[in-house]
Amino acid sequence: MIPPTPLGMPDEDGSGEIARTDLSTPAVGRLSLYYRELHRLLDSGQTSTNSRDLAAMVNVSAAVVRRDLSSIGSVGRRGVGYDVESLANHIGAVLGSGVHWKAVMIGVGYLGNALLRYRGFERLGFSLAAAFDTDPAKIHQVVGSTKILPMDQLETVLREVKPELAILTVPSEQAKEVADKIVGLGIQGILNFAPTTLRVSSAVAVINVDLASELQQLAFRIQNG
Ligand SMILES: NC(=O)c1ccc[n+]([C@@H]2O[C@H](COP(=O)([O-])OP(=O)(O)OC[C@H]3O[C@@H](n4cnc5c(N)ncnc54)[C@H](O)[C@@H]3O)[C@@H](O)[C@H]2O)c1
Repeated sequence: MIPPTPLGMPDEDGSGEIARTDLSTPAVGRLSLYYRELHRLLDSGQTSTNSRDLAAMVNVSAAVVRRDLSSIGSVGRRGVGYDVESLANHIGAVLGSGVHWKAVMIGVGYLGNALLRYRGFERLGFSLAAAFDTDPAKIHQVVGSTKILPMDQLETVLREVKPELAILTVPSEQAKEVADKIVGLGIQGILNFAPTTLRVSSAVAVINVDLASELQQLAFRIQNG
């Protein structure tokens, strides 16, 4: 893996500091949204933007955008705003995009299948090196551009490919055992879709994705709106 530029060190072109190891989780989430919107602007040929427009795109206030961006050392120029490309590159460097991350997927059922076909991960620097499943009928199939391998090849492949990340899309009853196994094989971060709380070493980052819980929060907001 190309190591990420260490936070707090000058960025690649020496034009500024990539600051902050202490960004809050919501701030990191917003930076990721700015990054997505900046790339959309780039695709449409727009070269500059400002905090007010960025704010409208991600539904926060312009003050929040300015605070988020200044916390990573990006200050817009009065009357000019931000250069879209350099801001996208700067946020990307802070978030670790531009770094090549290797991921594997464990469990290629309905959800795993849909995720493997999604092309949006590559753009952010994530490649799905391999996928694993226990179902013999799925072994050696290629979904998207990723081959499904049997679980008995997990150890060999992880030791060889050295992925940093794993996407866990197995049934919840299997999640703990699989998580322990992949952590033992050097996985540093797990994106867990199984509806269960994983208890793994604190050195391993775990992000839980739970759409049911998001729906519940949405319903709560409407009910209490
Ligand atoms: N987070 C969310 O929003 C969300 C949404 C839908 C589903 N889910 C969860 O995602 C998981 C997958 O859902 P699905 O609908 O794709 O289920 P699925 O049953 O279609 O797929 C599960 C796959 O995991 C494989 N598997 C089972 N045990 C395994 C093991 N020990 N090692 C490797 N592979 C194994 C199965 O062969 C199957 O292919 C479930 O835990 C489900 O509850 C989460």
